[in-house]
Amino acid sequence: MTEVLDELYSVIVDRIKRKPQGSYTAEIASKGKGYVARKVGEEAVETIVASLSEGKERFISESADLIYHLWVLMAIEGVTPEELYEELRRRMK
Ligand SMILES: N=c1c2ncn([C@@H]3O[C@H](COP(=O)(O)OP(=O)(O)OP(=O)(O)O)[C@@H](O)[C@H]3O)c2ncn1[C@@H]1O[C@H](COP(=O)(O)O)[C@@H](O)[C@H]1O
Repeated sequence: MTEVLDELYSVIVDRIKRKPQGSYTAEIASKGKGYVARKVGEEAVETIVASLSEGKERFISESADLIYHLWVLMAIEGVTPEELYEELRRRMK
């Protein structure tokens, strides 16, 4: 699981840095932190709606959208997945 998340983060950081044509990541990152933060909020709402009324497949799809957008926001913040894992490990009982 962390392997996929780490790989996704690397791709995101690369896209933000290189800004290749056609990259959705580069496009939203260029709109600024506020825009990406709002996308995280939108995807969170869509995940909630999927959970409450749209079934498992939609819930999985919206959860993936949410995590992807959160990862883009983390990259903009300069927070690495390892820092997030560390915080989660710290909370483990
Ligand atoms: N995991 C994702 C991913 N999940 C969702 N999305 C995009 O997020 C968008 C979903 O948001 P919306 O439903 O709001 O769609 P939208 O109307 O197009 O978005 P807005 O115009 O409102 O910004 C879609 O355009 C999806 O394509 C993703 N785009 C990219 N990735 C990953 O990021 C990598 C780099 O992608 P590029 O930056 O496009 O090269 C890819 O290889 C993937 O691994």
